[in-house]
Amino acid sequence: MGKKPIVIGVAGGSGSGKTSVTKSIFDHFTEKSILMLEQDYYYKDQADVPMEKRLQTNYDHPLAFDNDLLIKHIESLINYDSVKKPVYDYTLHTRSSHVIEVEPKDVIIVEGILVLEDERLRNLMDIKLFVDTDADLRIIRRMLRDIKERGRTIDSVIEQYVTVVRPMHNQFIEPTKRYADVIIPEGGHNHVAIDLMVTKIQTILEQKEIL
Ligand SMILES: Nc1ncnc2c1ncn2[C@@H]1O[C@H](COP(=O)(O)OP(=O)(O)O)[C@@H](O)[C@H]1O
Ligand SMILES: O=c1ccn([C@@H]2O[C@H](COP(=O)(O)O)[C@@H](O)[C@H]2O)c(=O)[nH]1
Repeated sequence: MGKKPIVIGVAGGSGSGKTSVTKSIFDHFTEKSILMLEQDYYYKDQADVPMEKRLQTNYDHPLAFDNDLLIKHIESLINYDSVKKPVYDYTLHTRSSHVIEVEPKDVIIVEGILVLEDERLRNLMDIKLFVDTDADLRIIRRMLRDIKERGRTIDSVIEQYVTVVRPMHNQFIEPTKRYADVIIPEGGHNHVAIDLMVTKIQTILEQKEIL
């Protein structure tokens, strides 16, 4: 392995297509060379918080995340040390009892709504991406996904979107676009942007082999 892994941040609003972009990039490489850290897995542990309170937590505010742990894990992986990544349960709104042992790799992708908001995280990144998708598409995608995969109802998705997700997006997420090196419109199916990123990463990996 080369001297230091490359760290790529992928930010953008909820439902913008961050996870889809990241997975599409990921699928072009073998598991030997690339790993993914989801900021969502680093929501603060709420095991001791009663369920009624968990339902009231603002999951779109920077303070909802345990960025200290995320930063510690990125720093360990940069030093080629393995980490125990937490696993998040969206239905229970807290960490599950499982952890995933993550081995260090040459490419680290850090993905999440607010990964460009924390200056300490930005300083660890070599490439910063922002997935930029219109709000109407984001809410439609989120509605379908949250009902299918995260145990939500139409009413709960709309209520959370109007009261929390939308205002927090405008206050905290959208302004981080200014820190991006590359802005990817539409997300998941933007093959041109995904191919450009894949080529860039391949070049970096090839250079590492030579060095
Ligand atoms: N370009 C796209 N067109 C249509 N649906 C998409 C597109 N990109 C993502 N999706 C879908 O929208 C939902 C949210 O995408 P996801 O990648 O999970 O977004 P994020 O991680 O930003 O919240 C998923 O169900 C995904 O399959
Ligand atoms: O317990 C939780 C944790 C998070 N959320 C919502 O998830 C999104 C972030 O995930 P994306 O995959 O980027 O959509 C965030 O907007 C939170 O509102 C939640 O509802 N409950």
